[in-house]
Amino acid sequence: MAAYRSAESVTGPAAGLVEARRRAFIMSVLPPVRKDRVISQLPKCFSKGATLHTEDGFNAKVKTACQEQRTGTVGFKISKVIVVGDLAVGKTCLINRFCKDVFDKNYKATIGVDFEMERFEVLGVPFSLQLWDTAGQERFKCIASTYYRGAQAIIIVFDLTDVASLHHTRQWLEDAMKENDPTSVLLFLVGTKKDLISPAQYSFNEQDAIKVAQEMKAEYWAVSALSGENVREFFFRLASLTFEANVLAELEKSSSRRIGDVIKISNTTSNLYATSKKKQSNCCQ
Ligand SMILES: Nc1nc2c(ncn2[C@@H]2O[C@H](COP(=O)(O)OP(=O)(O)OP(=O)(O)O)[C@@H](O)[C@H]2O)c(=O)[nH]1
Ligand SMILES: [Mg+2]
Repeated sequence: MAAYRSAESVTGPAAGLVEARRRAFIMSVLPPVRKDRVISQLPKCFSKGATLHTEDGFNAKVKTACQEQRTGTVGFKISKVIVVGDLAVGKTCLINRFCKDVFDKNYKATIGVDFEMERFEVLGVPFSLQLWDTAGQERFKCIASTYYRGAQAIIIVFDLTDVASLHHTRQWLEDAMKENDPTSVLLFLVGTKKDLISPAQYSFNEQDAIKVAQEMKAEYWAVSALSGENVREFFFRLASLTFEANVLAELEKSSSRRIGDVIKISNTTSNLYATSKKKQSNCCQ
């Protein structure tokens, strides 16, 4: 108990001040959250048959933690999202439509990687995403793959008008997963260029896409960067689910830290005794 009290006094007010300064610094460096990036409800999925997250709202524990401002470091972290898929499927256009609200009809291959920062406010808590746009061209793949590590979400993109690009998504996922933790990363399978196919053709292709998404345990979306259809909805959903996962991880970490502290104190006491006894006996040998 004495050890616990002394640890508390070291990490108490002084540490609180350091943390407050650190947070104030981060807030001053990061751009403010735009009014149109505020999320107060969990956005709906694209298709109930192709998502692992079927709940209608945010997790109750997450909502309470946000209300009580118990989200720990979530508001100061930047979550990494990587975007992978064949060349020219529309990865850059998708990101540019959301982040800059622009669309370029001319193809300019991404060389290596590029990234965009997006700031949100979810349930009153600031939340930042770093969107890593990777190159689909084979010759840049080895550069791009060095940026795969540490992703909290992976967006695997294919072109709705090109069946081969859907089949290649399995390989893209496999490569991205080599560098990431399959138990914690969120997956999204996104079909682009929805504006280029007829509703009948789309319905036909969708069945295949949903099958692949289910196999991958990914959430499926169909979007158009040209018209903007579903682009904002998709990124809001991704930001919300990533935020929710972060808060849940933070809550788990803080509760296990509390349990861990108690165990550590009793362990330390008994270990000290055991160690000194052992030393004594060694000494006498
Ligand atoms: N009609 C239509 N064209 C699109 C859409 N999205 C992308 N394109 C076009 O598809 C081509 C490739 O788009 P990019 O976004 O550069 O493709 P990418 O996946 O980033 O390609 P890499 O960087 O080489 O991997 C461009 O000519 C875009 O204008 C879309 O939603 N609709
Ligand atoms: Mg690109």
